[in-house]
This record gives sequence, C-alpha cells and structure tokens, in this order.
Amino acid sequence: MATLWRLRPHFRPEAALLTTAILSAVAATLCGLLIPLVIQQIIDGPVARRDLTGLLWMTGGALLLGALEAGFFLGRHRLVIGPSARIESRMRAQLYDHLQRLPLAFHDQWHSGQLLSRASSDLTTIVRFPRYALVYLVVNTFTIVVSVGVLCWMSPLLGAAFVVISLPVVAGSVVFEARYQDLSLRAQNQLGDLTTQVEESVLGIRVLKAFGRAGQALATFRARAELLRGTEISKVRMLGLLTATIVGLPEVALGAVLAIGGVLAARGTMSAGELVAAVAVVAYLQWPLESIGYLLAEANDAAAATERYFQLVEAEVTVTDPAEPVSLPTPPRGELRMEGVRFRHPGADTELLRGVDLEIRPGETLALVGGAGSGKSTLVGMVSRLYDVTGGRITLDGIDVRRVPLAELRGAVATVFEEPVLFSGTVRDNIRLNRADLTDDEVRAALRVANAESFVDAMPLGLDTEIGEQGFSLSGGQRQRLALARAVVARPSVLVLDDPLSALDVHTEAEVEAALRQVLRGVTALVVAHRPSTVQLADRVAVLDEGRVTAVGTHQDLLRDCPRYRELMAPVDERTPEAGTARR
Ligand SMILES: Nc1ncnc2c1ncn2[C@@H]1O[C@H](COP(=O)(O)OP(=O)(O)OP(=O)(O)O)[C@@H](O)[C@H]1O
Repeated sequence: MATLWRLRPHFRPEAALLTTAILSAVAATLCGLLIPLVIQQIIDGPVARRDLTGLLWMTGGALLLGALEAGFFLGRHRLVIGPSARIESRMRAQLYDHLQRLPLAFHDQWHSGQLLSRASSDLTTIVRFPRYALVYLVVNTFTIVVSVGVLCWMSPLLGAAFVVISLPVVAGSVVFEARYQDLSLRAQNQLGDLTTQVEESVLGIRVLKAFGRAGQALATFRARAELLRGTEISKVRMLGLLTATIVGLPEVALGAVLAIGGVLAARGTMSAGELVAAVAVVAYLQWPLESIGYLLAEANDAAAATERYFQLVEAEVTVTDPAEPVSLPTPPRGELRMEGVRFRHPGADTELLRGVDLEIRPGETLALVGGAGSGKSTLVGMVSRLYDVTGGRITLDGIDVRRVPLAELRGAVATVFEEPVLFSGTVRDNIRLNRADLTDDEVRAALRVANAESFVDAMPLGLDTEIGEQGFSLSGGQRQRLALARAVVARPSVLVLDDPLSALDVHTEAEVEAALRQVLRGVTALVVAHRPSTVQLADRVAVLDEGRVTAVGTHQDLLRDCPRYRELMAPVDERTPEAGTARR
C-alpha cells in the first residue's frame, strides 16, 4: 500500500475536490447511520405513546435523512469524476512525454507491449483508485468505526461481540494484502508480454504468413494467455476466500446482535427501539463489510500498476539538454568530427565502438561501410544524440554535440532511416512533422529535391492525401522519398542517412538514388552504405571494423588498397563467411 502513497504528487492538485468528495460520502454515511437511531426514537417514543403527530414528524425526519443521504451520495459521485479524469490525463501525458525523452538505449531494451500496457491498462487501473476505491476505503472504514461506536454506546456487550466476530476478517485481510499484490503485479507483467506479442504479430503479419509461422505464433500466444489465465484465477481464488470470510460476517453479526439484544431486551436492560436500532445498524454495515475484499483488491491492483508506472517514469533520461548550452554558429558550417568515440550498450561486457576517429568536411558526403552489427547505425545515431558516446566526443563546427541544446542540434542534423516511418496524417503533416511554421512552398521545394513532387501531385488530394497506417498505400520508394523530403525540408546542415536504399528493390533504388544525389548537394552527409551504388554517392568512404575506422579513402582507392573493403563490397555470393558479420 505504501506504493500508492507515491501517487500523492499527482493527487495533490485535486486534494480539495477529493477531500470534499470523501466528506460528502462521510456525510451520506452519517445520514444513513442516523436513520436507525431515529427509528429507535420512533419505536420508543411516538409508537409506544401512540402519538400520531409525533410519529408523522419523526417519520418525516427519517425521510429527510434518507433524501440527504442520496444527495450527498450523488455529490460524491459528481465531485470525483473531474479530479480522477484530470489525474488520468496528466499521468498519461507525463508518461508519454517521458517515453519521448528516454534515450534509444532504453527503448532498445524494453518490449513495446510492456510500454503499451503501462500507458493503457495500468493507467486505467490506477485511476479507478481515486474514482472509487480510495473514497470507499476511507468511508467504509469510517462507517465501521462509527457503527461499532454506536453499538458500544447502545450496549458495550453488543459492541464487543461485533469486534470479536470481525477478527477473522482483519486477519484474512492482512494475509490477502501481502499475497494479492504480488499476484497482481505478475498478472500485469504477463498482460504486457501478451500485448507485446499481439503488437509484434500485427506488425509482422506478412512475415508470419509468408513463413507459415501463424500456427507457432498462436501456440506461443496460447501458452502466454494460459499463464495469465492461471494468475488471474489465483487472484480470483484469493479474493473469493476473503469474500467468503467477509460475506458471512454480517449474517453472523446480525444473529449475535439479535440473540444478545433479545436477551437484554427480555431482561429489560434494552428497549425494543434500541434492539431494532442495533439490528438496523448491523444491517447498514452489510455493504461496507462485504465490499472490503473488492476494495482491497482494487487498491492492490492500483498499487501494482503504480509500481509499473513508476518503473517507466523514473527511468533515467540520460540524453538531456546541457547545463551550460553552447549554440552552433548561424548557419552551421557542418564540419563533423569524431574523436576517439567509444560506445558500450548499458550492461554489455564489451564495447561496440572502441575509439572511432573521423572527420567530415563541410559539404562533404562520407559513406560508412562495415560488416553487419559492426556499429554503423549506433555511430551515426550519435551525431543527433540518439545515443550518447560513452567515451571520446563528437563535434559539430568544433562544439561537442552534448553541449548544444537538443532542439537546436536536431534542427541542424536530420536523419533518414532504413525503414521510412510515416505517421497517420496527410503528406503535408508528415513532411512538416511538428514544424507547423513551414509553408506549402517550402514543403513543395523539399518534395522536388527528394524527387517526390510528381507522385504526390498524382495522389487524390495531393499534399492533403492521408497516408501512414490505414492511409493511401505508398510503395517503398515513395515512402523513402517522402522521408528524404522530411529530412531536407528544414534545411539541415548535416544529413545522416542510415542505409536509406537497403530496403528497396533495384528499380525503386534508382528512383531514390536520383533523389539522393539532389539531396546531398550542399550539406555535410554521413551515409551508412552496404552497396557500391550507395557508396558511389559519397566523396570518401570510411571502413568500420572491430569498433574502429580502419581505412578512409575514395571508393576506387579502397577497392585497390583495402582487402576488407573489397570483401564488404563484393556481391553477397562472393563474400567470405565473416565479411558480412560482426567481428567483435
Ligand atoms: N542492448 C545491447 N547490448 C549489447 N549489444 C547490443 C545491444 N543492442 C545491440 N547490440 C549490438 O550492437 C550491434 C548493432 O549495432 P548497429 O545496429 O549499430 O550495427 P550496424 O553496423 O548498423 O548493423 P547493420 O548493418 O546490420 O544494420 C550488434 O552487434 C548488436 O549485437
């Protein structure tokens, strides 16, 4: 339960409304509890005296209390809706914002389904707590304490009997509390694994079908679903056990009150009205008692979800804005240097990059060539700080990129990836991508440079055509040319192209290559390349091997002087086995 205490910064802005909601619920309870006492007065007073006028007044009083109880109850309901919705939306926004700021090294290590389930089902579970369980845990505890007080005031014997009968419930709740949260956390993690599999299967449906792996994927899914089912059943069994203990309590308590109260009334130490009131108070306790198990389960589910939420929002953002920022020259010249750059993945035993030295002159295009997994993407990703170096430094125009404000750096360095990701929205939205200040003329100029204007104009609504998921279906080459347009639209000084041709067929490759030739004019470019066609776009080529740059030169020079380069550039069927693999 201590975990839930960590939510207080989120609850604090809503404290006034939540407290009013709780007070409203307490007021409803007090009205409800006063009714049995009015009934006692009615029976011992007007009914015993056969006083019709008094009876009418007091019955009216009981009705008024009933109406007030309903009003306060409704008030509680209304008061809690706004705060809980605001808490939910703020927490969701904080989580999303944090996910955006977390470095790629973090995203490399987390399954997307685990992130999705935290952002969706976990937050819903957390928010059910202030909306419902929090108020009722407070109010029901209050109701039970006040009711026991009322019983003790009527007859200490009745109060003591009720407390003794309640002891198994208290013990059961303590055991339940300890075990249920563990099960709840396990179930939420298992749900995250299932979400990951659903997401991966949806994204990779073509591969699964093409390789005939749908059956195997289903078997894995079933096994995971079975695991989750088992955990959920254990949760329900545990809750059932507690509920079974609790549900019997009001009946036993009622029997005990009737028996003890009956004896006391027969002896004349308790009036008939007091006996009826005591029975009514115990009957009033039925819901608060029966709901304890459910509310504890809700609180524990919320606590487990809270733990998972904080795992994410407290994950360290290692790539941050510098404390003492230094601006790039305006406009930046685009001189890029790597000085002894080293990189080790968090928790990895060995370094992927072991001292890379490289210089790219303003306006020059340098191709980076290396075996699969040799660290090319990681190295080029460091220029815009998708990853941070773990040793050495990268400078742009003589300034360490870690000293440049992130927004400025990412404005100066644009990246195109192997897989062109397009978002749901229009062509224009995708090209501008959060740069709403760019005009249609600028967007068109970028499309022209990327050799994409003619096919965009041929689309049904031109720039307004919806693309991305479920949008207008584009070919690989068209998608990549839009990605190029997106990269150049804001006129960056440095372009990082992470193997932009590798996912394309020969014909499409030629289209994008033509676009690339245009795009590369006048900017400094670092291009990850696998094929001679891409390499030939570059002024110079660097060979990355064993974590270092082992050779730099023109394509022709390297073909002549560097055996490793010849190996890497050879057609796939002519390569030696280790040429295409990481040699670390
Ligand atoms: N979390 C991690 N811990 C340790 N090593 C990792 C981790 N994530 C990735 N790697 C290693 O980093 C390398 C991938 O680096 P990178 O993607 O930069 O290579 P690349 O040269 O671009 O590969 P490719 O040409 O196949 O795209 C691989 O060797 C991989 O094993």
